Amino acid sequence: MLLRARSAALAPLLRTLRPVPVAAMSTGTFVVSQPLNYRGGARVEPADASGTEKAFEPATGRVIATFTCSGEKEVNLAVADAKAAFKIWRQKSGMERCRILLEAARIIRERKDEIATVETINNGKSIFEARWDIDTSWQCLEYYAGLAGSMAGEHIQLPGGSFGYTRREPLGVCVGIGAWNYPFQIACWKSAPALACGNAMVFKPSPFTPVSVLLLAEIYTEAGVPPGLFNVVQGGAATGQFLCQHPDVAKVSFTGSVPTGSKIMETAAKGIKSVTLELGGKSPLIIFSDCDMENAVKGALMANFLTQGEVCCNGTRVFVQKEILDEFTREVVKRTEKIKIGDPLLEDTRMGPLINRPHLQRVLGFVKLAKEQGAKVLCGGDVHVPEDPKLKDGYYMRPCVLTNCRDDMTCVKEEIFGPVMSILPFDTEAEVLERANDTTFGLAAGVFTRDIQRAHRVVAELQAGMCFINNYNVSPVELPFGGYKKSGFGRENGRVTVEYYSQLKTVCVEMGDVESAF
Ligand SMILES: NC(=O)C1=CN([C@@H]2O[C@H](COP(=O)(O)OP(=O)(O)OC[C@H]3O[C@@H](n4cnc5c(N)ncnc54)[C@H](O)[C@@H]3O)[C@@H](O)[C@H]2O)C=CC1
Repeated sequence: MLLRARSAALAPLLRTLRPVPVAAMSTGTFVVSQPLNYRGGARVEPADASGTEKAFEPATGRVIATFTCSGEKEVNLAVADAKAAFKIWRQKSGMERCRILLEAARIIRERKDEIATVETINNGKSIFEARWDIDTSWQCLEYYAGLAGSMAGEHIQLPGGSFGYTRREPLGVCVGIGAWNYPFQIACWKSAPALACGNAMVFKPSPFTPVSVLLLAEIYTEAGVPPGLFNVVQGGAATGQFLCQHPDVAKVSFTGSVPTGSKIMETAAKGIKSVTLELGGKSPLIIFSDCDMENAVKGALMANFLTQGEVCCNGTRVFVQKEILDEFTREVVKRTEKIKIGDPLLEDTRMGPLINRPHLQRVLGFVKLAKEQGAKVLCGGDVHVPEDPKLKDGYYMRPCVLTNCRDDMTCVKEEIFGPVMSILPFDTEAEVLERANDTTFGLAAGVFTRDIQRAHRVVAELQAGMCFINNYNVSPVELPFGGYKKSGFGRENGRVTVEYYSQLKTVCVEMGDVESAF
């Protein structure tokens, strides 16, 4: 109640001070009336269409926006604008880019509540969590602003006074394609390193969550980037394909599912474009009997139930050493049952609705199949109907803990992308490592133990790009994030990502005469 009152009070203020496309900022009232494409420093209606889409408010099932998907002509205009802005931006020094990115980070921080509210309305995650997402968003801009000024090449001495040097140069126009689970954060994690390195970006959000990235585009403009440096095109697969095959696009950074990632890689291969793929996962979380039980239980909930379980790096295969299986399971179930589900804009809600009805049905289908295959539902796994009548058409389910699971069950093998935890008992370290790695995915993994040698020995053997010891699903922007195996390649965040948004030019300088073979 508290936050709803606050949000409602905030809305008129926002309408007068900011160009925010909201009629109101509380559950059940928000509508988007302004265009959702952004080109040349302003919102625009697309020049052509490849169909229309509706965006929903998952909390109520209401349509909040009907928008046009961009056709090839609009994609061409967005890329052309980005190309023109790139010519200006690439000439700026690292420190000049740094100042603009810092200003954008400052504005995001200042508008955190408003952006988090929009994110919650369109995605369904709790406002409590959405604020964390916005924090890692501005932190990402700050981090790459800090690196922008120190990007440099090398000087290499050669015989006879000759020398060589390298220049770290931008790639050009980069495309960002996002998933629906972290709409604003994904846009920041892609655009901040891209812009810091001197590139331009055309971003396509998921058609399920088209709204919040417009706030980022407006913030970049307000902070001082050249018009066209960060453009937004809306649409689904067709629009994404137009972007990926565009000859003036140098790179595609994609977050989404494995099948789409594979298609994007194929298209990019035809144009010899570099790609970063942040794909799905089915990550293991290993709980040894010598763990700190309280932290392990908290870690398991963090690993499974953030954003209604719709998190790529979730540790959904929870391997628990047999000695503590009963105690751990009891505690996990007790706390899972206490998770407050409901209106995601309420301050004390910790689980909102899933993204849409087909996805809710899909997740419930996984639970049904798990039962048929012999798993036991210890709690949740069914539809939740909130008491508030305005939420009756929302996509809520109760978080689910499954036991009696085996490694060959569908719920243990496939990414569910919902609030469903599978508990799997194990005996020995060697056994659990074998089972943990027995997957085509390799995004993340976690281990809880008080034995420090074991912790490091185990993570050294885990086939995953992001490993956690005695915690799970924390995402400091200083640390590289990305997958092994079918979970993708390339990294986001951390210093290394500069390598994925820039290229090296080598310059060889002759100080003597040409020694010719002819
Ligand atoms: N590794 C990571 O960092 C993350 C991975 N994910 C993964 O994303 C998936 C869920 O997200 P979804 O949006 O359902 O994935 P999706 O693969 O269906 O769509 C992702 C994006 O790709 C676009 N797209 C679809 N077909 C395309 C094509 N042929 N060419 C170009 N673009 C195309 C979509 O419109 C959307 O913007 C899960 O598998 C999840 O694990 C989600 C978040 C983070």
